[in-house]
Amino acid sequence: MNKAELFQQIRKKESFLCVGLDTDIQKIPRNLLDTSDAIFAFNKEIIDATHDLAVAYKPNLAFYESMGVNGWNSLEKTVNYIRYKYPEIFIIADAKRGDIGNTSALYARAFFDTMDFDAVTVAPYMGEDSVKPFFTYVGKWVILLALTSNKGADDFQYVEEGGEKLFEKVIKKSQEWSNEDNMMYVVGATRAEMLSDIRKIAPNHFLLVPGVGAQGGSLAEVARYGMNSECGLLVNSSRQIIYASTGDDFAKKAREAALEVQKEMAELLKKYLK
Ligand SMILES: O=c1ccn([C@@H]2O[C@H](COP(=O)(O)O)[C@@H](O)[C@H]2O)c(=O)[nH]1
Repeated sequence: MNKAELFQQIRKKESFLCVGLDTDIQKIPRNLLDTSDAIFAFNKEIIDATHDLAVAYKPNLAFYESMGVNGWNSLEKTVNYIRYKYPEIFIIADAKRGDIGNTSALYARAFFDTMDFDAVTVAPYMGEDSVKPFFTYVGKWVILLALTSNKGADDFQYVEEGGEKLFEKVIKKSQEWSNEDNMMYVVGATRAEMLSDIRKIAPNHFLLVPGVGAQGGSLAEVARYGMNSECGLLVNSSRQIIYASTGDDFAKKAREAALEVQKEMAELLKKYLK
């Protein structure tokens, strides 16, 4: 999916919501545990209940890898289900990969070829040769970790050298490797105060913004400081939506939670998109 197509979906759905599929076997309703693939059964119901309100889904790989081979199967079935049933939806592997070049090339193959993700999150710490292999897949996206939502972001990401913070260096340097047509940045919603500065150095890139909902980030602040003329934002919410209820009504409650976010997003798009 290209940038224009993504923006078209945002306009059509009046939403820039990414639903995080952080599916934890210990948190899903007990009755699903009788099915042959409880993780997939849960995801399928969540997806069916929210697909018209979201423009993206983001399975976080930890939740699947922790289940071994069964988790990988559930993940693959989830991706294939979205592709088949809702092909307009952008699918992000939140995998935070990156290694020496030949290894990164195989990570890229895993997510873009073996599995049909649109995008993968990549840690930029190992530099250019660790990121470049991900750019060789036409129509696929790299989402570089820039300024993360967790407290530990303070440990390294704000370290300054020559008047430049490390996360700013990541954003500037990576623009020598590729451009806004296949590269996004992760910026935590809990760091919304930095979005104006980030927009000065990356005015046109899409940003993947986790941290609203359970982590307490403000959607209104994110839109105020981070939205550009093509929206430029994919705001993720995982736990607040998928675990809105732990009972049999989980899909209905997830829809209600997603609808609340989508309605706010529709207002924000009206306010900031001319
Ligand atoms: O800086 C980051 C990068 C990634 N994440 C991931 O996003 C979701 C957030 O889940 P919530 O339940 O909505 O808090 C989760 O998969 C994180 O690993 C992030 O939170 N911050």
